[in-house]
Amino acid sequence: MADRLTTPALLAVAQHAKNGTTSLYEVLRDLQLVREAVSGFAGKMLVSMAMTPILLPLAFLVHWALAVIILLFCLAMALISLAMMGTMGRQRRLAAGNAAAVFGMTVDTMRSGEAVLAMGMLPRLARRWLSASSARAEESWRAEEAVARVQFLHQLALGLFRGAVMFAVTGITLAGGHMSSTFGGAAVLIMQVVTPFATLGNTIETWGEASAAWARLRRLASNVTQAPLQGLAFPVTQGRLVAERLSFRFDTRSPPILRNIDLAVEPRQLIGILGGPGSGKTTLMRLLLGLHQPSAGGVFLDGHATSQWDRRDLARHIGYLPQQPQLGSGTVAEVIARLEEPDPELVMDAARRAGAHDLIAGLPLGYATPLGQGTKLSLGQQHRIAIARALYGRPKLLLLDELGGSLDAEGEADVAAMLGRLRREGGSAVFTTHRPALLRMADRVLAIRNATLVPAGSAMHPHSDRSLPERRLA
Ligand SMILES: Nc1ncnc2c1ncn2[C@@H]1O[C@H](COP(=O)(O)OP(=O)(O)OP(=O)(O)O)[C@@H](O)[C@H]1O
Repeated sequence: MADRLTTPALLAVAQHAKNGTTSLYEVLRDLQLVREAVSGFAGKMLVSMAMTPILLPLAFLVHWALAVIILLFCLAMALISLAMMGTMGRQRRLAAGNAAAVFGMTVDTMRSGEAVLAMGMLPRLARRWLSASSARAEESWRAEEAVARVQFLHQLALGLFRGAVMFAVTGITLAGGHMSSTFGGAAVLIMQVVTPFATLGNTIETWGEASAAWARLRRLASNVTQAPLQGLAFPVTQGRLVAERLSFRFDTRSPPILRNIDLAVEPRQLIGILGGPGSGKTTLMRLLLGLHQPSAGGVFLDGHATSQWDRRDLARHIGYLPQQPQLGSGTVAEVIARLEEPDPELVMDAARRAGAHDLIAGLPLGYATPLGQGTKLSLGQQHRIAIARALYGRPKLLLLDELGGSLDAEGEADVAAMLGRLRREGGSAVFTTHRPALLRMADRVLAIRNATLVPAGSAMHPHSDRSLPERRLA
């Protein structure tokens, strides 16, 4: 189950990450809930409950009085356990509500902290805060008391049950009934019958949460338009990338994001892509990269569909700069080497080409500086390291989303030099950017308009993209 769910769920998170609609934390928690329900306590209780029809007749065989005691206690324990589930649920909801209210108040206070101090509102605010939290505290206290009462009842009933079984066994023996080792063993075994009923509420709750988590994961996994991670490795001779009648929509009910896109990227060609917010630039990049399965048409690198390609192998040929280059954790060298064992020469080569070497040399431990552990990099620094990661191993083709997004003039010049060098060495690139200086490097500039790819500044929108030099248009 974990195998079947984990990969599609993580793929879905990666796919939706840009929109922030699905958080990895929630997905991992859902996976954990399902795993715990199946392999943990709740799973065991389900199996134990399934044993009841076998154990009860056994009890009848031993003595009818034992069977009656068991039946009565199973019923009583199930009722107490359900009551416990109710009171504990109420107490948890109250506690969560309190935490949210106090947290919300804190956040609001922090937001207007300056005004609170400047206008002498602090003592009043503190009074309001205290009275709100003490009113809530009283309610919480009552809920906790209710929980404690039911818990006590639960323990008492369990104790009574054990006592009653022992009492019955002894009584039956003294009354001259048959007492043997089998009989004693059966009595102990029978005590187990009541356990799943004593934890019924807990089991129901766990399974309820797990089945909701399962449904969420299934929904998420069915939403994946992402290509599989494992595929075939094809030879790359020229590095010619072609998109043919490429269309894409996220689901069948929504309109297409891209329609009938035709694009050929020859070696030594740089192609700039423009488009307004939400026009589909990132989606196009992801399609070219084979991360999304096209709804129609296809993307081919030297004649082979990128969506069928083995991801690790394809990554040797295509370097990718995502729009938000979150670098994750690992040393700078590991991050540039895409979390593989870093080859120092290749790492430094990529960093130099990306114009990131000097900034890395200035970090406390240079290339060994751990990222994501207190080392705070500026957006521009992250951008340069992410470009170095894309350049690692000198791939033939670069797909660069929002190139130069957070760079200063010097960084922009470095990136322009990198593009020039790539072209001279026979490589090619497709990039989206809002930087005129980088667009001027492009051999062709195209724009996404109404889900189609048209030459930038074409007749459809004669007033747009005026900053582009004439010779680049169309
Ligand atoms: N996972 C997704 N599910 C559904 N719709 C999505 C998803 N990702 C993007 N979209 C939608 O697809 C459209 C194109 O998004 P995309 O990110 O490709 O645009 P963009 O041109 O890169 O935008 P920007 O320049 O603002 O980053 C947007 O309307 C966006 O809301």
